[in-house]
Amino acid sequence: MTAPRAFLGMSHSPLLGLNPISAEVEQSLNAAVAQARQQVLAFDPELIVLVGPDHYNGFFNELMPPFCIGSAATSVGDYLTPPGELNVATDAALALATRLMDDDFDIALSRRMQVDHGFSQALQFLWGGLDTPPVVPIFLNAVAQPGIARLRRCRQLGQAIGHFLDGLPQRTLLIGSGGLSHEPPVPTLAHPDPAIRERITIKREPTQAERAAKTQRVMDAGMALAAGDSSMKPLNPDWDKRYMDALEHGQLDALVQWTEDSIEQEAGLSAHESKTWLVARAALPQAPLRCTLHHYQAVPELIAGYGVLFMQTA
Ligand SMILES: O=C(O)CCc1cccc(O)c1O
Ligand SMILES: [Fe+2]
Repeated sequence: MTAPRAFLGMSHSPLLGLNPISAEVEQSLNAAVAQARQQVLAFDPELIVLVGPDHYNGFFNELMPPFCIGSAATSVGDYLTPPGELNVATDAALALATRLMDDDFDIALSRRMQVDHGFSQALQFLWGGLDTPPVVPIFLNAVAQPGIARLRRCRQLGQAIGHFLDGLPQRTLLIGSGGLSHEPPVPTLAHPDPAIRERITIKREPTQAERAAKTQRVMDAGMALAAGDSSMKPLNPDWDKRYMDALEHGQLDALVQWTEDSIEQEAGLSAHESKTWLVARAALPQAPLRCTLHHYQAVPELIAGYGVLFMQTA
């Protein structure tokens, strides 16, 4: 008899609280987050596996693993998120890394991982900050091709994590943070400006001024998207619906057949963040599961196809 297990998929947007949105949109979003919080607290996890992306705050092109487990982790505190140490379950993180290596799933390990809002916003929304139950943070590269893990591999990682968890007594919550469709202004190495290419290549802490300028640039992009600026990739609620439905109904065989190109073309470059949900979801059985929260709204001001999905073993 394995311990109960739960999955929470939740988009993030660091523009929440920065860019203005209508009262109705804000209420509906806050209500969904409040429901997620209530259901997570009721589940009362003894261990959290948090799969999140990074936006050139912790991982850079000089060394970009497809996945990385952190045995210790610090939040940089970008946008409105809290800085500081995550409550990392070091022993569980190392045991997971050991098991994955033993099972032929070679995985990177960071003894001092730096994370950004891709991890901290979920913890902040659910627990009010970084004072949380013990967490195993797993980074997923969602910005730097060709090193972004393919859908198939993300599912395999989730399954391998699931096998590891089968041997643990802890009630475990798996969180995927990010997605769904969206394309915020995250630079790539195709950028014409060598200074920008350098900034996303070499690991260096940004100055306050650089951080402020980036925040402003991303805020402006959100307002441009909301205004229908044709240089911005639109959100794709239909893609988001298909993605969420596939996870909810355990249709992972079909989901991993989607082409990598179609993710970027239909849902935007940062839609690869949605793979955090797939890793987390694949650590649960395909069925039977109870889904008690399925919320979606597209919020262009926040550059977010904003979804929340919560399920647990029956
Ligand atoms: O800081 C960045 O580079 C990107 C910020 C950002 C904006 C909207 C949605 C996101 O998921 C996101 O991460
Ligand atoms: Fe993101």
